[in-house]
Parts: sequence; structure tokens; C-alpha cells
Amino acid sequence: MTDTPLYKRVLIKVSGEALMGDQGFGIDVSVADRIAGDIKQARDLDVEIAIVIGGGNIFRGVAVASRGGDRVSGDHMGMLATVINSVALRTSLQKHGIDAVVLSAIAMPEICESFSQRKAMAYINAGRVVIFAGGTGNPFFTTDSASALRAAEIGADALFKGTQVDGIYSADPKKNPDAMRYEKLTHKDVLDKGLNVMDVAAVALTRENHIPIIVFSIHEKGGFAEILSGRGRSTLVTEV
Ligand SMILES: Nc1ncnc2c1ncn2[C@@H]1O[C@H](COP(=O)(O)OP(=O)(O)O)[C@@H](O)[C@H]1O
Ligand SMILES: O=c1ccn([C@@H]2O[C@H](COP(=O)(O)OP(=O)(O)O)[C@@H](O)[C@H]2O)c(=O)[nH]1
Repeated sequence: MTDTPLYKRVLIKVSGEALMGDQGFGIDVSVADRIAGDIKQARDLDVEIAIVIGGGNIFRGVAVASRGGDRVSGDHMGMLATVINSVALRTSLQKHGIDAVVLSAIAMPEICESFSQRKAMAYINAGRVVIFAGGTGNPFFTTDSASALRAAEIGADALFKGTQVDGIYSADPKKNPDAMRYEKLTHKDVLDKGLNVMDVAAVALTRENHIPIIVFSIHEKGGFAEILSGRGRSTLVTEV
């Protein structure tokens, strides 16, 4: 591709649930490989890329809490799930010849390196793709918040949320077939209208740090590079 990308450094949040494909649980390697292919396509545009991956295909702390279990332990399990997904995605990226490194918010040196902002910057500046695992490292947060936090820490020009739907709608499109997709919104609109595609903390943090959000479908093959090239379906969230 020869297009000049819209952004130089981006963070992409990959939905954990997307990784399970049609299996209903866990990781479908063919899906992980396809997503890795999409990330390679974007990398080939010379965009610097960092990744946060969710854990919803394996474990969500809130699900434990809703059944009367301990939320903090559940969240610890959810964060570990993100490490599993990060290792899977690193493997898929390596198959595509991408030199990816996992930095975890929870130390587990036999499996991956521990996160530090300086290390992340050094790897990204050296052209490597960095995968941030373990969320924020704290319970009561989500990987959306981790994405916003890491995006701010690395000075990302945009936060891409690759999710189950192709943008932000007037209501949850999975529950309301009449919901309309927005092309463009402000961070304030998303918060004021209660558009629940991303959690409030994540939207607030990106707003404070002047980081635009692009919501798009992670299921659309090649969608990431298309949007980076100024095409494709998505919703753009900016300050004004
Ligand atoms: N206004 C909205 N616009 C788009 N999606 C919405 C909206 N409200 C709720 N959703 C739902 O939010 C989901 C994405 O949120 P989340 O559970 O965090 O997904 P992910 O695992 O992709 O991070 C979408 O799959 C969609 O069904
Ligand atoms: O900073 C974080 C990030 C994630 N989690 C836990 O990890 C789970 C998986 O993350 P998330 O639900 O964001 O995954 P996704 O919906 O993107 O698949 C969450 O439900 C939380 O239990 C957490 O406790 N702190």
C-alpha cells in the first residue's frame, strides 16, 4: 500500500471475545492469525503499533461477582486471561514475521517481560510491536481503561477499539436493530449520551489526554489498515 496513514503511532484494543471465533470460549488460532495479519498490514503502512487485548473470551471478574464470588479474585483471573491472549497473539504475529514483545502489568518473567513505560517507549521507537498484557494490573478496571492508560503513556495519536460492532450506535445494535451508527462524535457526546461501547473511565482518560478514539469491527478483514488509510467503516470520536 502507498497511502499515507492518518496516524503515526496508534494503540489498538483487540476484543478478547473476538479471539474465540465461533467456538464460544477460548482461542481460535485461525482467528488470532487473521487478526495478526491485519496488524501486519497496518504495520506495513509504517504505523507504530501497540496492542492491548481483552480477556472476555476466557474470564471476566464481573461474572464471578454476579454469581456471589469474590470480585478481586475474579479480576485477577481476568487479568491472567489477558496474558494468555497476549501470548497467543504474539505467536500469531511472529508467524507473520512481526517482531512483537509482550509487556505485562503483572510480573511473570518466565513468560514475558514486565511493563515499564520506558521499556515500552524504547521498543516502539525501535520499530517493534508491543503487546500490553495484564490490563492495568489492578482490579475494578477493564482492558478499555488499560488501553486508554497505555495510549496516554506512549503518546499514541489515536486509540483504535476493534470490537464486535462496526462503530458507535445510538443504542446497543445487538439489542436494538433500529439503532443508527454515528460517523463522528465528541468524547463529551459519548459520555453524555451514555453510549456504552467503552467504559466511562476509558473515554474520560482519552478525553483528558486529547486522544481520538476510533471504534471499528475487528471481524472486518483488513479493516484496521483501511481505516488508517482514511477508508472503511468506523466511528471517530474527537474532542470537538
Ligand atoms: N451505543 C453503542 N454502540 C455500539 N456498541 C454498543 C453500544 N452500547 C453497547 N454496545 C455494545 O458494546 C459492545 C462492546 O463492548 P465490550 O463488551 O467492551 O466489547 P469488547 O469485548 O469488544 O471490548 C459491543 O459489542 C456492543 O454490543
Ligand atoms: O485493568 C484491568 C483489566 C482487566 N481486568 C479483568 O480482566 C477481565 C478481562 O478484561 P475485559 O473484560 O476488559 O476484556 P474484553 O471485554 O475486552 O474481552 C475483566 O473483566 C476484569 O475482570 C482487571 O481486573 N483490570
